Amino acid sequence: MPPKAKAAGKGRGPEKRKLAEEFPPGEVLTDTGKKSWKLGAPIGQGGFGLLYLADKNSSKTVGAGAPYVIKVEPSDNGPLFSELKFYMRAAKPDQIQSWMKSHKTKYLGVPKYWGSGLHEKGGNRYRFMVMDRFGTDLQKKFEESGRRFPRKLVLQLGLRLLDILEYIHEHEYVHADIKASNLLLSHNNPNQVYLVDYGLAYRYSPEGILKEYKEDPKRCHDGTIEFTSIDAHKGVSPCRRSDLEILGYCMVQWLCSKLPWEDKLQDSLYVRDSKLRLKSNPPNIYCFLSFLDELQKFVEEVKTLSYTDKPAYQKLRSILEAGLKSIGAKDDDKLEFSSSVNGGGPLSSVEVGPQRAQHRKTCCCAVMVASAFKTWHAPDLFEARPFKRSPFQPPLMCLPVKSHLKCKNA
Ligand SMILES: Nc1ncnc2c1ncn2[C@@H]1O[C@H](COP(=O)(O)OP(=O)(O)OP(=O)(O)O)[C@@H](O)[C@H]1O
Repeated sequence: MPPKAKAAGKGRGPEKRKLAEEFPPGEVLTDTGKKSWKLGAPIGQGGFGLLYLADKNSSKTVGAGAPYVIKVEPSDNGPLFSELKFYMRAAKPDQIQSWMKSHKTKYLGVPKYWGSGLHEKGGNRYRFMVMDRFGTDLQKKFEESGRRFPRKLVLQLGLRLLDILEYIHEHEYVHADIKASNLLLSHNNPNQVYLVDYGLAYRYSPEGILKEYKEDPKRCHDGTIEFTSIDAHKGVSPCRRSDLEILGYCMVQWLCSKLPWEDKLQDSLYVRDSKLRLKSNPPNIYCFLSFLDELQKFVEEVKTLSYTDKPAYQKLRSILEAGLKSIGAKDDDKLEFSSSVNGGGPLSSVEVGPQRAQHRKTCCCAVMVASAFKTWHAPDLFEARPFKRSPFQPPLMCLPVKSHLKCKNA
């Protein structure tokens, strides 16, 4: 059973599991296909294992520019085993290559699987897996950017994730743990993002047979608590709609800085109920300023999906593309983290030129979430300003007034 809910960016390894010992640089591992790989320095530690830079075995030492990484865990640990299954079934380089060709995409953000095996050392057995090596993660970028991403970037990340999710869904899997810390930039290309960590990935459709909806109280809240899907909160195995729901929460957080339930993450039932209230309310529950229309449409479209439905990926892409168009941007394949680019954030469309910069410094831009919430919270796009409001008032709009945006009934 996968580990229970955890908060984003935090470690999650239950104490009972063993960590792999650290291997010295130069250790050679041979995979099941008889290919040998050489380890370099360790570059990361997960809850269950270590991650090393690596390259094909040769007389050279493995340097900082190594193109591969190897994940190593004690062989009796479960998470790498289930992650490995995903990679072996769905992430072989030729599978990814042929998908890209048939879908005419320039790249696909699914890491390639290069091999795996068992390695013995000091009387212990370790499982290892070789995959592409990536760079920094988007959680770090999010923190560096003051916990807010420009709107153009968010929409482009959404589009890249739709490509990734469509691919993994068509290969019988759902990811179930999409979040910024699981999104890594390419090591060489700052405009490419990859979804990693398939430790919670679930084969929702083995041999094309869809799993049935079944609640299991023992599995409630699996995933990362703030983003996890309502299905996961109820202990139901994740499905395609779960991934899209999680993506929706991620986009909201990236745009608005925080989710309305983020202050009470230790209370899983509160988080679940908050998400349920959002779901059951009529449109405009997400009262992100009216110009965040595309997110509202995205959320509404995902809400229509039943447990076994195949999402309309192209329709969801069109919604995000329309959002790009509305800010005069297009999907130019450039991931710009600076908010000085066009459509730099969820600012009102009435703001232009120097006004935009001024407001960015001083505005309190209220993002109103969920009519069901008694205390309206304004996630700090610029600075936080929680305030009370009746739960049944109409959607809100931001208008720039003097040095800050004031909220007015639309
Ligand atoms: N292919 C990769 N290239 C470069 N860094 C990576 C790669 N995959 C993971 N990392 C980084 O290595 C660290 C460990 O990742 P790993 O997936 O092993 O564990 P985790 O996701 O932090 O936790 P857990 O093992 O509990 O899932 C993380 O900081 C992650 O961003």
